[in-house]
Amino acid sequence: MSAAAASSAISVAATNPLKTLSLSSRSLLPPSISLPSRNLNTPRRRLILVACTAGGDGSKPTILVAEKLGEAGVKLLEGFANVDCSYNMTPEELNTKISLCDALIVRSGTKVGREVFESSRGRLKVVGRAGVGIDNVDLSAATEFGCLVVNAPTANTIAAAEHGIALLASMARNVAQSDASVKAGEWKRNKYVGVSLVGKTLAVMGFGKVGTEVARRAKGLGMRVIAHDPYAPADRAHAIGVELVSFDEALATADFISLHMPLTPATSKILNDETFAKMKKGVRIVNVARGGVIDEDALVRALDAGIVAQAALDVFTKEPPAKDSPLVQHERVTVTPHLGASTMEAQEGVAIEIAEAVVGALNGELAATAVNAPMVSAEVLTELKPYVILAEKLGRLAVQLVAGGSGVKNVKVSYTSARATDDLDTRLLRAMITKGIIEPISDVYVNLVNADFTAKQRGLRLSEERVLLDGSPENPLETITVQLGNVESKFASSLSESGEVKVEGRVKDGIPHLTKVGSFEVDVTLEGSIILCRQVDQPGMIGTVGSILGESNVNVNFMSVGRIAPRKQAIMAIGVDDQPSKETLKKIGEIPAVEEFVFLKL
Ligand SMILES: NC(=O)c1ccc[n+]([C@@H]2O[C@H](COP(=O)([O-])OP(=O)(O)OC[C@H]3O[C@@H](n4cnc5c(N)ncnc54)[C@H](O)[C@@H]3O)[C@@H](O)[C@H]2O)c1
Ligand SMILES: O=C(O)[C@H](O)COP(=O)(O)O
Repeated sequence: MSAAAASSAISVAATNPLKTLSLSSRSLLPPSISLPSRNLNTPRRRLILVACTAGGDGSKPTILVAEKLGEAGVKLLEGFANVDCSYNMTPEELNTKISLCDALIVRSGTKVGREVFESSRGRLKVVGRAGVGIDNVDLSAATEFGCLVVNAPTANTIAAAEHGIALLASMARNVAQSDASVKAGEWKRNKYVGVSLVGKTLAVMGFGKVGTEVARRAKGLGMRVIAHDPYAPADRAHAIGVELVSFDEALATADFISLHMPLTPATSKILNDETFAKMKKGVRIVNVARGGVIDEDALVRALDAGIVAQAALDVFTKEPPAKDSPLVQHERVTVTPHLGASTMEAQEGVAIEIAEAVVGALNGELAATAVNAPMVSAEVLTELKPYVILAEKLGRLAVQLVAGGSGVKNVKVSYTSARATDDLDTRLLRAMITKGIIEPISDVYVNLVNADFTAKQRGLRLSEERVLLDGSPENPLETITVQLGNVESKFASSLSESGEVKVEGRVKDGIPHLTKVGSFEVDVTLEGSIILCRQVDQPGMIGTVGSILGESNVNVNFMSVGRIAPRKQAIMAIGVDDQPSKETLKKIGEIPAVEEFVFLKL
């Protein structure tokens, strides 16, 4: 539909609540999961994990370990399987061996691409990543080939935090540079005068597992620690004497910046020319997260311009980086070859964590650290599919509306349905809402297997409520509402009267729609991306916004206006196929009647 042809659609909620039932937030997943079908007389269908029991013919499974794994982990594997530890294989050697293996264990140095799954010809059932990041594993190929991917997300946290602190201190005192100088026969005491850490402000960017441990340690060194993490609970920060601040405040006040956020579309090159320009002159930067969060060329410019005094980097956009990389070769840059997790202790911990996960998965058990999707019975999935998509997209929308507050912690989900409570299992929906909320803000992969575990780990409390409706139980659900409590919003109109970020959706003709934002009723398909605008309700607004988007060749797929009363305030929801440029969004914001707006990716 063209923007000009879009017409205002004011939707009316069609709910008729009879009874409200509260479902308590459930515990971690039970050992076997079932979803009831509509007819209670039909047998319950089991959810089957992608991985299935290996060596079903009585033979031992074979596990290929492609990178150095701690001894304790190898021993654990040997008690269960034939273990082939072949380090430093070429891609061709890996592809050849893999057809004889049921499981593969790697760290970050082995690329597990599509060709590995193709070469395995269906035998490979589990890939274990002995560490956190799974950037080196092609997850969609793994899922397509029915291979479960598991990781070890917690055992190297302390090691990474300690490496961050090691880089911070050695950078401040020029340890690496002066070491090289003495070994080259020099003795330049004046050249390598450092800076002190005590009393300096450290900004921890990303207050998750590693960031929190870095903050604790930096406090012990007498630093003032602030943190930026829009999704972290303020009380967790306060408990260790850390103040959560905005991104700009962190940049403007920090003497040292330490990066601990995941690499996501939102954090990619988050340190760039524009953000370096906002920093205090002489700032020092540490990165033990992922190389891609820094625009490396911009960092070289900022070093040369004297904005950044020094940097200490463990991770790079491309690993290993080019030998002649101007960043690596820069005199004021200290580098290590992705050593964050490389302590004896962490590697033993990671090895045990991954060995247990791989053995469990080969035994057909549910893996709490599974990172790709499990299989669900086709019948149940077919019926729930549009609701599953709706659930994830509502979670994604809600979290993108958050601008701070006391962190994303309390999530309330309401389902309205004419189906009896025991005829609708909401576990898959809840998992998808959790996935929608967590994935845009982390590098954690959430699915039915690990959703409750991941939510609990992150301190996310999700409560569910069922509202029973009159009428025919033909559809499994009428509406899903997601509310995030105790948060501030980028788009004030998305707040309900009681102050929660609130979005509601329903499935129409098999397609998920957004039907309510805060207390405004709208109607827009949840496809592509969405622009939400609050404006003074007046003629011509749809045309004005439509033409700005049209001029920029942005295709509008849906537009809808919800308003309080004619000529007062209205919310316009515009579904767009393409991402509008910054300039286009700026033009929309400059329309005099537009009071606030936000662009959200689905
Ligand atoms: N160098 C190494 O060897 C090594 C070792 C372990 C972890 N890591 C990396 O360190 C990073 C952190 O790991 P973790 O285990 O602490 O992860 P985590 O998920 O526990 O923490 C990440 C935090 O970043 C926050 N965040 C997300 N988007 C943000 C944004 N735009 N701005 C600010 N904060 C944001 C999240 O809310 C979360 O609190 C990851 O990238 C991980 O891959 C590297
Ligand atoms: O993602 C991780 O766990 C760290 O970056 C460590 O990677 P490594 O196991 O290759 O050291």
